[in-house]
Amino acid sequence: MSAAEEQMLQLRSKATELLLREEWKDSIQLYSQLIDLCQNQILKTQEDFNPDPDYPSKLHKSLCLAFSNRADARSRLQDFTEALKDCEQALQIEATHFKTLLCKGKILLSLNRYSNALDCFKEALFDPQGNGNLELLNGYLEKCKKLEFQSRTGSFDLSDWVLNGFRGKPPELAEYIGPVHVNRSEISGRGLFATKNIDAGTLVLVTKAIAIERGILGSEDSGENAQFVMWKNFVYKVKEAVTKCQKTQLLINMLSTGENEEGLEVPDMSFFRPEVEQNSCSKEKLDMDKILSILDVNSLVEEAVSAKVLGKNSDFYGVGLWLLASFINHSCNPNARRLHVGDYVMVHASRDIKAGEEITFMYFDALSSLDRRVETSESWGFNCKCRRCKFEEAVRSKKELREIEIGLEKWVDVGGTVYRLEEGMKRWAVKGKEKGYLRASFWAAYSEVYGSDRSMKRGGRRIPVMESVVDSVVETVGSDERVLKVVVEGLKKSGGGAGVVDFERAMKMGRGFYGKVVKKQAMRTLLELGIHDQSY
Ligand SMILES: C[S@@+](CC[C@H](N)C(=O)[O-])C[C@H]1O[C@@H](n2cnc3c(N)ncnc32)[C@H](O)[C@@H]1O
Repeated sequence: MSAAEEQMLQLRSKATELLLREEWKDSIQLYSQLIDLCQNQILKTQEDFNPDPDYPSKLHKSLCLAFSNRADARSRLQDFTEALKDCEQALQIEATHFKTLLCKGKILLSLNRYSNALDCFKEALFDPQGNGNLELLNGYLEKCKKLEFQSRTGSFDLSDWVLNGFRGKPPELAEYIGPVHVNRSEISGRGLFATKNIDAGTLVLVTKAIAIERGILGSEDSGENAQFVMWKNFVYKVKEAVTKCQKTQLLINMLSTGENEEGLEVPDMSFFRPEVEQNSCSKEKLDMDKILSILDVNSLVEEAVSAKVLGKNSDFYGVGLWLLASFINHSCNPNARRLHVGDYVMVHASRDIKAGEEITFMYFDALSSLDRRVETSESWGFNCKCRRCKFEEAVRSKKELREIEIGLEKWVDVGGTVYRLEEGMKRWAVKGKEKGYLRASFWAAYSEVYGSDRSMKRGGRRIPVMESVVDSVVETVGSDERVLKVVVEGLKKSGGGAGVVDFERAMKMGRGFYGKVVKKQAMRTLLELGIHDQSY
């Protein structure tokens, strides 16, 4: 055996050992040395004589396996771009190399390129090793078909998971882009717009986080510290993602830093489609300062009900960056909601949306007073320019409204305050949608009144029926779990027999809240559980 052959043998066995021990970085280093050595030897065999006639083919086999194993190690470190390059090199040597096709298929699945992954797994069936791994391959083939269907049709079913109280592993999801595009927004900079009419409950998009960090915050001091550490980890993950993928870098660079939004480029929707490869680099430098500003403006906190259950703790905190969702502007009169499922965010229409209309959701709680919302939007670094805020800014000059606000701060005679607000709205000629804006701002008071038998007995006749207030509030903020709770409480008090209309109202709200991903029968069961369960 020549010295080179000996060296290759040693490198191969050491690299394999490191791979088995899951020491990815070190194994990549050794496989890189092995690849260089193999390639040199292949060149040499073309010039030098070797008594073994099979030597060149053995070298090619070794090279193929080294590329394949390095691809595996690189994919474990989420370095998908380089891992895919390794797969291509291995497949050039052996077009149906089972291990490589399996690795490539898994990478393409992680990149949400479902039909490409499907082709890989199908190809792997042709390798003799594929026959011995039929069960494994069929599992991947089924998964690819399901995800490919979801990403093409936007048809998802989370009924079982939601009915099960979000317990267990979140369902596997595909990325999906509905009838939407990014365009200039009247609110600020760019926004996401519907290209077709979208019914309430219909999914608008499903997208996977570029990076996400979760944890439990704990008590005040340690909570602040924990939040700082989580933020640091989150920033590190985003930086890693940017370093490893040119497309991610290009897209993150397009996000707003909160400044000069009007001058920002409107990205083409093809940028967000996983199956479209993007090889161009971004023109602008993405330094750490810019990454930090982008994260300040675009990262979202997982505040959805599923996130709370996932953390099983009220101190649960999750922060992430979702690219396409970052183009959605905030409104206190939104038409969409988001639901966090694993690393994915699912955005659905919470009301009917017309073609051409801007899609908006809440960055923060819109079921609160104007003062509170102004304070929160300022902490986000902007002054909310939505229609509801503009309207409320205009009516807040009314002295009487200020007095009502002050009365509520003291939280005395809440029923009387609600009555004064309703009477005031009549005098100020506040009608239709705008009534809903103010009722949503004072929802805490309405909720208190409808939830208290005493208040209802004392002033119930002077206050509009719960159903009409609920309808106008839902029209303002979309379905909300707190509003739904009041409706369910009402149904519970009547022993669930308040009538078909009330139950159907609750059904509609439930679907607006969860979207069509929870099927009708499951929603019915969920509500019935709520009506009969004392702890709801
Ligand atoms: C996640 S980005 C939304 C997309 C952004 N408009 C763009 O062009 O990239 C958040 C930023 O959009 C702007 N924005 C979002 N909602 C707004 C609103 N209701 N009023 C004013 N500015 C808003 C603020 O500058 C905010 O920092």
